[in-house]
Amino acid sequence: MSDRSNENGSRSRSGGNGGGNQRGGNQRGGNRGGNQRGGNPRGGNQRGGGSVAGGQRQRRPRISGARIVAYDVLRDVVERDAYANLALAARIREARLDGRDAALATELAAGTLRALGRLDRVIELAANRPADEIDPRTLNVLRIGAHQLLSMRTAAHAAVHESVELQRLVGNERAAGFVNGVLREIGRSTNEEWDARIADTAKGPDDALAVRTSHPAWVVRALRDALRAEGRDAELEALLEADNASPRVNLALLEGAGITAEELALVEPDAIDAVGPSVIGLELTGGDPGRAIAGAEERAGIPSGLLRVQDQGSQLAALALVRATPVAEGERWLDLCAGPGGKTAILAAEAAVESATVRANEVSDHRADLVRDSVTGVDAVAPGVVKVVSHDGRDHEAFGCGRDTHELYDRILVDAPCSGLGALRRRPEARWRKQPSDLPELTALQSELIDAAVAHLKPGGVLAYVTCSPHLAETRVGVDRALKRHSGLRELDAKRAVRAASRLGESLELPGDHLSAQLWPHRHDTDAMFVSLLSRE
Ligand SMILES: C[S@@+](CC[C@H](N)C(=O)[O-])C[C@H]1O[C@@H](n2cnc3c(N)ncnc32)[C@H](O)[C@@H]1O
Repeated sequence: MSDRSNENGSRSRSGGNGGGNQRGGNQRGGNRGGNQRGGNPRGGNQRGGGSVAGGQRQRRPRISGARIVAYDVLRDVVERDAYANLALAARIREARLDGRDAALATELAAGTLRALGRLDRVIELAANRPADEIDPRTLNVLRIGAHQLLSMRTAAHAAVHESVELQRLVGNERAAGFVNGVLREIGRSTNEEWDARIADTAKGPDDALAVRTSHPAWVVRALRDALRAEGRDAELEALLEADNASPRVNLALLEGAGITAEELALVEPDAIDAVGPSVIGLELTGGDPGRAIAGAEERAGIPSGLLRVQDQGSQLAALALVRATPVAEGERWLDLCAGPGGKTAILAAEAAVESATVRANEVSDHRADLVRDSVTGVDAVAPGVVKVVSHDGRDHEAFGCGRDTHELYDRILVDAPCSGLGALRRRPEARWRKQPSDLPELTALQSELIDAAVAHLKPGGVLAYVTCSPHLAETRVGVDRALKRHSGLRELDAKRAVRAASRLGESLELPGDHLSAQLWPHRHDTDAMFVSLLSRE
């Protein structure tokens, strides 16, 4: 079936950026904002050539622009550590794809990246060789082709034909037969049959589940542990499946908009639904979010910047801090890790009606600018409510303290840097970049940020410790350790506060004995946000 001797060549038939000039390709797109820290998802090696979309080639490919963009994005992410969403936006712009092709490119690239673990195992079984023995460019072509065969409704002959064409364009032309053979082999079995073969060849049940649902095995174990802490480990498969579905775009309608979420849904019945757990949350029914927001602002007379894209779990986390205890006039609030400012915007809008003020701190200057952008809408309707600064959250300056002054706050949000295991459905490549070895450094930083916040919390004040990770080391263990370190600290009922911020009220399902609240994609259709509320006696 396969032609192994053709596999490792890296020349391009065209001599252009299909592979000839390995470093001279157009690198503009994917490297903008590329995350240079992490390892490559699934460890692709670095031999691949430059951009297809931006390079020169000798003949026009007989393949769609969407597939070329998907291939370029895959390479940007796998080989250059780019963020998929940034690479996609840049490549789509560069290739000038229309809306339909942009949606196809997004599904091809994001879907392939999300499913990488399972696709690679299927390719290994079909090719009868380890994925790391396949030329990286050919492997990426196979991944995109296999994703179309297994998860999209692409006709098998079209998926195989276009993949062979793509291989001719981007890789070793002599491996086109190999691509053809492997993809035909993949297309001969159903998904269920492939899952059975995955199970038969797995190292054990956890490996089978991890590969079938395309998660690293350590992530599967961490998610199971977190569900077990609520007595809900039976929900593991539902959670892993939810991680593999692209979420609908959610919106937050901030205080000051002059209209409720339910009323706005009546004004925009074709574009917006008032569904989801957050009392200020909405869901877009489809289409371009920017256009939907602009249309809603105009028709409902909403001041610009008060209707924003935001996951409803994040909305609940920010609102829980405000709903934890009654707000007194003139309160001072602090958002310690504010970038890019989604929760700051909610806090600032709430502060404006509560006669409170917000100081928003973010360690990165660039992300502090994003916080400034995110609060322009609130600032326009309530000038001076929010101030943005940039310091390390462990330093006194973050809290506005001088050499002889010590500032205290009524409410502090520590939305801590974390592994992000709760937002895997949003970032298709993220699960392959995280390592268990990332955790000790993160949990140490989380503890230090909590300690700094506790030192600047007024007696009777409330600290919300929030992560977009359900990993117990970053959630319950971190909170329990903080309670041990600070004898004057006690935990408040975060479940009650989250329910108070939810349109579902008491029926918002938050099982388990802990006072903290854990949200889940499969159960609440939110990111897996963790919220603990702490108060100083
Ligand atoms: C989970 S994100 C916050 C998300 C934000 N609250 C929002 O809703 O848009 C964590 C943020 O903490 C910032 N950060 C990391 N280390 C920090 C530190 N030592 N002090 C302050 N902020 C830090 C990161 O740059 C990142 O922007």
